Amino acid sequence: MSEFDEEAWAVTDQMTAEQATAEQMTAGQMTAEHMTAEHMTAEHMTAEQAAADRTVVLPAVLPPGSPAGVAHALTVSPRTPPAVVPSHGLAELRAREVSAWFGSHHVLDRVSLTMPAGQVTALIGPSGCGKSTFLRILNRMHELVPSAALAGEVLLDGHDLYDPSRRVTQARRDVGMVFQKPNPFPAMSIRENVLAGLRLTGVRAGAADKAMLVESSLIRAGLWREVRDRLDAPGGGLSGGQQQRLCIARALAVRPRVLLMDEPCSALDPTSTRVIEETIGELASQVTIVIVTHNMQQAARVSQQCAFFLASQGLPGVVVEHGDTGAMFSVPQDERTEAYVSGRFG
Ligand SMILES: Nc1ncnc2c1ncn2[C@@H]1O[C@H](COP(=O)(O)OP(=O)(O)OP(=O)(O)O)[C@@H](O)[C@H]1O
Repeated sequence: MSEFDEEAWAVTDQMTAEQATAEQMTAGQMTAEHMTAEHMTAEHMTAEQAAADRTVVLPAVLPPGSPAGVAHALTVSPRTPPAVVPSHGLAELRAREVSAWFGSHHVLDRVSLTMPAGQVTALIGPSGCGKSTFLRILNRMHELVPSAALAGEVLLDGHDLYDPSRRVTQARRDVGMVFQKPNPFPAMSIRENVLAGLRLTGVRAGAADKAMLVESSLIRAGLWREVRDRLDAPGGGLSGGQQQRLCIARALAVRPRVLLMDEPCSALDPTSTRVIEETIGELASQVTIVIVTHNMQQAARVSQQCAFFLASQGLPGVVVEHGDTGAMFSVPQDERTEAYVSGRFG
């Protein structure tokens, strides 16, 4: 790709021409050029990209008034791929004084939030207050937008995710993402979809390891029993809810330490939503989860921690209140939280 193929990196929630092309392709033909930015999360950085060893520098100058210490450089160095995907323990994710801009538009202001290891943290708040932007900062997707800038720190178990010596591929592998709209590779088989992240990151695994990984990832995503007899059927043939669980399995296959979910049920029917919520509940003890949701009942059902984001008119989004979900819903400390969780606005 030329200079990281900014076309392919462009952040969009829509199907791109590249993805449409990808639908026609087999797993063996799939390359980075045929993936959307959403496919390009940690597990989808290609070996070719890793070999390219290039540096992309985000806007060197931040908008006036922004805190110091940004302009992160992405350096991807060639490296011999690991033979197996290393397994990690549970990790705490901590944002410190995170601010974000799109050009001169200041969208988040000094957000500090701890997302505890092995718990589900729900990000709630009205449309446009910066929840998705914050989520994308947590796995270094924000910086894929050409006009984007950010300040502050994101620490994964105390280690700076934006440390220039840290490979962005590793950061995105450690912190996986599941998007609003299920985005499996439709023409790839279910098995190939689960393994897509491995193959595209150049991780080698033998047939037995792969079979085990496919099974364990699908079990963890709550899909195994439904697809065990048709692993070679196309991913695009599954229902919407099954496709979303396939995407969860794909994200889990690279053993992320944190799983980010951006309104993962908003395109699903109530039954599929319930199944995904059960899956989230089962995963919570295995991987730290951060979920954006507009559904207050869902936030209350699936999360142990909750953060309420709000952007007052013309001002960037801030966290008004955060803490134990039960407490925030039953005895919110801020009247704006109370109004929001009780459905009086938003
Ligand atoms: N790629 C982008 N380029 C420019 N501005 C953007 C971009 N993405 C988001 N924004 C702006 O940043 C602000 C925060 O958007 P964001 O999507 O993070 O909010 P949100 O709380 O997740 O909203 P929603 O709940 O509707 O998804 C909005 O004003 C939005 O218009």
